[in-house]
Amino acid sequence: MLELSNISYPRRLQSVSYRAPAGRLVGVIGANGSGKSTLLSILAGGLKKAKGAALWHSHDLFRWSPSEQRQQLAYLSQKNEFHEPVRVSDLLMTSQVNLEESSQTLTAWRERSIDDFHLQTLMNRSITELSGGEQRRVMLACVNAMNRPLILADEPIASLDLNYQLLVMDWLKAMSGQGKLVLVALHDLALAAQYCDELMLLHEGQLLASGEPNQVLSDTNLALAYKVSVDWLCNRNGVAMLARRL
Ligand SMILES: Nc1ncnc2c1ncn2[C@@H]1O[C@H](COP(=O)(O)OP(=O)(O)OP(=O)(O)O)[C@@H](O)[C@H]1O
Repeated sequence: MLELSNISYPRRLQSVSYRAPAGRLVGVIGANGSGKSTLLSILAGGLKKAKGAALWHSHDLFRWSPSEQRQQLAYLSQKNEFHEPVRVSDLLMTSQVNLEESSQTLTAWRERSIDDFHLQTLMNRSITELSGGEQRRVMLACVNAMNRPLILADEPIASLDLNYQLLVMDWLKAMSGQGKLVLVALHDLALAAQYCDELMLLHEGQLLASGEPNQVLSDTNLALAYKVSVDWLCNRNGVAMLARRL
């Protein structure tokens, strides 16, 4: 169980409270600048001026040592920032540093990640020479190779083609199905509606609405948060939306 109480950050996030049990896929949605990355970064320990309380299975996230954090949490930041020409295979190894697992287990997790994200042909390439979407797949494979119970993914599909967007959403769903709690920031509201168990809708740094997608994605909330009106198209293959600006 993740329990957030009055999470705030000066001028960026105001008093966000939320509870989510393990085994859920929670979409964090909202317009540009609404606070999605700020919230995920706070939970990942990246913004130390944050106030409030964040408990993961009753342990205080804000007091975790780096080593405690490593055992619990995998974080995918919004941006790929690579300046050194590191080999993809080395990046995957580095993602597992200080995990308290046997080397056999870690090897199995890396091999599975290479398969899951189709990295076979990229393993000996330098990360700085890959396309934005290829870099993203490598970062996602690193998160997968860590295999932690809490996953924070900030816009994992933003730079991916349609096939890989669906692959990543399927993967996130599978992770929650394995009992992990996944918080994922998304701009694609149709995929959010289709895949997520719950949504947190942020608006101007505040939690405007939360709960099941069909409740959160109401006409009123979408008009306020995104200034759009939406027609939903749903069939057994998925969800699509037609949006127009108000
Ligand atoms: N490094 C920073 N210094 C100061 N303000 C920041 C910084 N990063 C973000 N902000 C501000 O904090 C607010 C929330 O930003 P945040 O990045 O969390 O939004 P977001 O919902 O993730 O947006 P987007 O969809 O554009 O990625 C915005 O008003 C933004 O301008």
